[in-house]
Amino acid sequence: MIAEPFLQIDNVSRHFGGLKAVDEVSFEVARGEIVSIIGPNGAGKTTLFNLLTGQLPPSAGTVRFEGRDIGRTRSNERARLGFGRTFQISQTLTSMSVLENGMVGAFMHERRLPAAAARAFEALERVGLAKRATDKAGSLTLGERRRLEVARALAMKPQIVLLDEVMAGLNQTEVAEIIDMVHALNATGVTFLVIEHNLKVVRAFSRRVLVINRGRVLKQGTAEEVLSDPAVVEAYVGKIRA
Ligand SMILES: Nc1ncnc2c1ncn2[C@@H]1O[C@H](COP(=O)(O)OP(=O)(O)OP(=O)(O)O)[C@@H](O)[C@H]1O
Repeated sequence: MIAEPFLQIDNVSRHFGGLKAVDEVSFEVARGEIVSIIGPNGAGKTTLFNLLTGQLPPSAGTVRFEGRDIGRTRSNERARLGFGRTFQISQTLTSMSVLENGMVGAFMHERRLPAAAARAFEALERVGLAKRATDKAGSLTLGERRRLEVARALAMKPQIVLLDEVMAGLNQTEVAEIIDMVHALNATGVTFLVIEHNLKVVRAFSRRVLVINRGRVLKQGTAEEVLSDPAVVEAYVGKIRA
């Protein structure tokens, strides 16, 4: 029996005027995977996320989710289908409580207040923030805020969560906590697609890594294969060392 296709990206492009921010990108994500995307600044990673979540329409190509072409559906419809995401720039609403932040995600599926609160609380438990539910989100540490953003995505009951540089600015302890959290969530069936600059994290997360450079897929493979490729080192790792 052929495994059910999960997320399939075929020759997807997005142009801004003459700039090919994403240029004929193709790859697949299987259900249950954690796939990392690496690449230099400006390579097109966030634009690719925006194409997957429907924040941007593609200039060309197809995005299929569970066999269905979703390339032209809007972002709220994709959220309903099962796409959750976090953003590179924190979207935490600091004057609201931690629980209320979670409820922003829960309202995607649930209009009744008590049910949305229950769903948000369950998501907070899954990221280890239930004890902080009534605190103002502005009182959280950066690491806790990142976990709250994941909780908000989880409250939408996603099948796949896209993490955009969730480790940026975190200390080693916080990074380790988020690695454990992602592995625990993955064990419960959540698929992850992760933009990540920290190569230790990439190694910890992913069996499969996609390298994007100048809008194109430079290489895909295991972390070992990808990170030992001279072309990848030239395009990416060298720039980090520099
Ligand atoms: N809305 C837009 N209009 C015009 N150009 C854009 C737009 N969004 C992104 N770009 C350009 O597209 C290219 C890819 O940007 P993108 O943010 O996707 O890169 P990235 O790999 O996520 O980079 P970083 O690691 O710095 O976040 C860049 O040259 C960027 O300036």
